[in-house]
Amino acid sequence: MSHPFRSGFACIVGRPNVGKSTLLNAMVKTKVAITSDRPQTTRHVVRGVVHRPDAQLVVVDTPGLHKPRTLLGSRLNDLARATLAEVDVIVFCLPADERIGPGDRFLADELNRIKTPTFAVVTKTDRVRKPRVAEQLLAVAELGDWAEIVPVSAVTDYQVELLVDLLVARLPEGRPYYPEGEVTDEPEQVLVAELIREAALGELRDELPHSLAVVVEEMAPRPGRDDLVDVHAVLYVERPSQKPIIIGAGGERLREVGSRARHQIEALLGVHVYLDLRVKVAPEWQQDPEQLRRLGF
Ligand SMILES: Nc1nc2c(ncn2[C@@H]2O[C@H](COP(=O)(O)OP(=O)(O)OP(=O)(O)O)[C@@H](O)[C@H]2O)c(=O)[nH]1
Repeated sequence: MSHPFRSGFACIVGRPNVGKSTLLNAMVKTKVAITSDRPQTTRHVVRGVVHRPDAQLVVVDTPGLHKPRTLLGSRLNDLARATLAEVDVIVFCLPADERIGPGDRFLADELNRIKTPTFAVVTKTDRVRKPRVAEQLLAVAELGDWAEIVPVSAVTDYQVELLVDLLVARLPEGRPYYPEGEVTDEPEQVLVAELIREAALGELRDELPHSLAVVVEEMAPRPGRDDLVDVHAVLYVERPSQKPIIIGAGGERLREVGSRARHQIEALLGVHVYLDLRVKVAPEWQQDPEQLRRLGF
């Protein structure tokens, strides 16, 4: 008997920095969501598409649900909740290498109130020894009522395929949403902006925590060349005092950011890239609805 084709949506949630984006990339097997070791990197709802002969799973990477401190924070929460109500299955990530804390409990309570079947996924199992994984699985089981509990490592690819199998089993019968070979429906410019933001965050370490937004203003092939794309982007900081930090002495730091980002963008687009970066001040942009709209939040 042949199995019906299944298609549907899964949503990844969890505290910041628990490995959501890395897991998404491992499931889709391509870099579609950016990752970094600092919390709250993800601002856009990035969809990755897992194509299989028997199913298509569209994975949505939500920004972390958390206690809102700014207007931006509360928009992220609304975005996350709306997404959770609409998907077929939820993936709740908890890292194996950290004790369960108040942030996890807050989320577990929220998720247990939502009807969508929810998998508790213990991430980063490669970082700890087996007994610790077992201990975490027990603690997670006590946190709530889960459809499945699955330990994984996105870095060593441990049980990522099993997780996809279990998720697919929860999808309704249906036709694929995306053509084969398409891994994300994020506009290319948004992915490019995210790669620039990732490069900047990696370069700046702890000096500019959350107050950085990137907008790609123009992206087009160089006239007469099919192997070169010009990208013009603006990095928005919140305060004038943050401008020199990001530019660095003699523009050294911005050049480093540009070079890192350019390599990533070239890998994404498969062509040479000329990257022009400028830094502007968007005062208090995290609190201003007008600015948030302009920047696409
Ligand atoms: N060793 C190990 N490290 C991992 C694994 N998954 C993620 N990490 C690391 O954990 C850090 C956070 O991973 P992300 O995927 O950015 O986490 P996130 O939950 O998407 O973070 P936000 O976007 O801030 O919500 C990164 O430094 C990853 O390299 C894993 O399976 N094993």
